[in-house]
Amino acid sequence: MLLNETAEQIRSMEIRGAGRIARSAVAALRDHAAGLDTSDTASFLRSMKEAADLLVATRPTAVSLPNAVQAVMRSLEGVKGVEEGRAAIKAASDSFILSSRHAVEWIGEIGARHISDGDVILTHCNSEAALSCILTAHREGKAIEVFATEVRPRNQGLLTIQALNDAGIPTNFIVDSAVRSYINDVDLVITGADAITVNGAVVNKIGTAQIALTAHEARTPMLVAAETYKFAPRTILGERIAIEERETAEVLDPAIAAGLPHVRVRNPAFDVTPGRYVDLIVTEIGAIPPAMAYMIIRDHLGWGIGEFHKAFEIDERIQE
Ligand SMILES: O=P(O)(O)OC[C@H]1O[C@H](OP(=O)(O)O)[C@H](O)[C@@H]1O
Repeated sequence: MLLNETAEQIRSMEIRGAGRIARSAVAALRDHAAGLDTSDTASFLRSMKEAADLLVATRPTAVSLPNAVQAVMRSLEGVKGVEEGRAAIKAASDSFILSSRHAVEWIGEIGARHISDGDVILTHCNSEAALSCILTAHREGKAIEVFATEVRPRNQGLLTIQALNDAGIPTNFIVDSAVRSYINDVDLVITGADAITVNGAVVNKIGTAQIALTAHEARTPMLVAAETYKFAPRTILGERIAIEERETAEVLDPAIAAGLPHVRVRNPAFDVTPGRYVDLIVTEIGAIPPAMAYMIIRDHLGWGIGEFHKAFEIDERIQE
């Protein structure tokens, strides 16, 4: 697919969900590299960098996007010609897409072990990783029931209930504000994540933090299903995850809003759940407590404090 088309589809949320966004972005980079009409290495590299920047700028919160784009762009380090560059990008993109799909399957396997026969599960938004846990438990023959929220304003809950219905899982569809009313009927909350910080805070669809607090108060365990590429290395340096504020027209009809000059409509797409309200983060390499987020960033993603010093040349500046 054309680069600009993919970028627009991510921006408009035609392509959405942190994992899908990451896979589509690297596929777009691969196709862009394949189609670039140049034999000049410098202009090839420049155009790839522009493409990477365009894709990363489409949505600010899901860290899977810059992590995936960086992983693929890193394959260009040291390439000596355009054909070598195209081949490197293709290999890195294909490998990312494959491992991303495997990760979702592994998360399903591991997450399903935390689901018991007879469990009632509550999920919020539409997460491939969270659904993988639920669908795997169902395939294993566990009799489960699900509460799925509506997810205003974009109603991603409709996608979730479609998938659950297709699988034949008994499902209750509720408005977002009904979570407190049903939490005592729920055994386990499972959501996805768009980003996870070094201190184990989970950035996910708006409403997740309220659900986590409600679950905590009711002593209902909360699981977050997330691939390791949703952990945000730069939060080690104190970089904050930007919370995307989307168009207010998603919340209130502009014609109505125009008649309410004293009303400011707000539309943050995500919120932050502190790690202390999360029991486990299920990744493809195992289920970890949120307090172990730094180990994923350091040992699995390879971003120790030292790497940042190298990457940002902090060492040099310190010596000056
Ligand atoms: O990667 P998977 O697990 O599919 O989704 C992770 C998260 O991405 C989605 O964001 P949006 O709907 O793109 O704003 C939701 O917040 C969901 O929980």
